Amino acid sequence: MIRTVGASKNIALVAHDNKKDDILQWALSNRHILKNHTLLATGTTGKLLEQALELPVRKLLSGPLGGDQQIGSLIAEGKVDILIFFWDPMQSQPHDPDVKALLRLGVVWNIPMACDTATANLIFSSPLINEEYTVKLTDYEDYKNRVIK
Ligand SMILES: O=C(CO)COP(=O)(O)O
Repeated sequence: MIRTVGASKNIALVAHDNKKDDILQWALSNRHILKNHTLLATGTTGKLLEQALELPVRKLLSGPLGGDQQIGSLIAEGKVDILIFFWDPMQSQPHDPDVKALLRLGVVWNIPMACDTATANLIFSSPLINEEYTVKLTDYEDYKNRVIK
């Protein structure tokens, strides 16, 4: 299955508490790009980003209350084009299953996904960041034929 990703993209932003400063700093230095796109985020991350960037951010629930799951659901519906998820490798999270599920769905749906500033910078320096492109999604027809009877 091929999906066309528009020039203006839906970008999901998520950061654990110890990574919130990192995502704010990263977002501020990429504000000139972020302003061309539609932003969504888990609750607290979204509130902080909206204040710092002075750009509208669609705020979902806070991560531990289901925000990661909401973003995962939007990924499965084809409504997220890029995921910036600065998760914390040094602290366990009460909602770790949700964190894993979100990371898993990003891969299932072949979403460009950055878990650190280096990767986020590479994605944002792509010539495609403000261009339309197509992406091949997991071949669900094949999967359905093999697995779902
Ligand atoms: O916990 C999170 C991601 O797993 C982030 O949630 P908040 O943005 O609400 O802090």
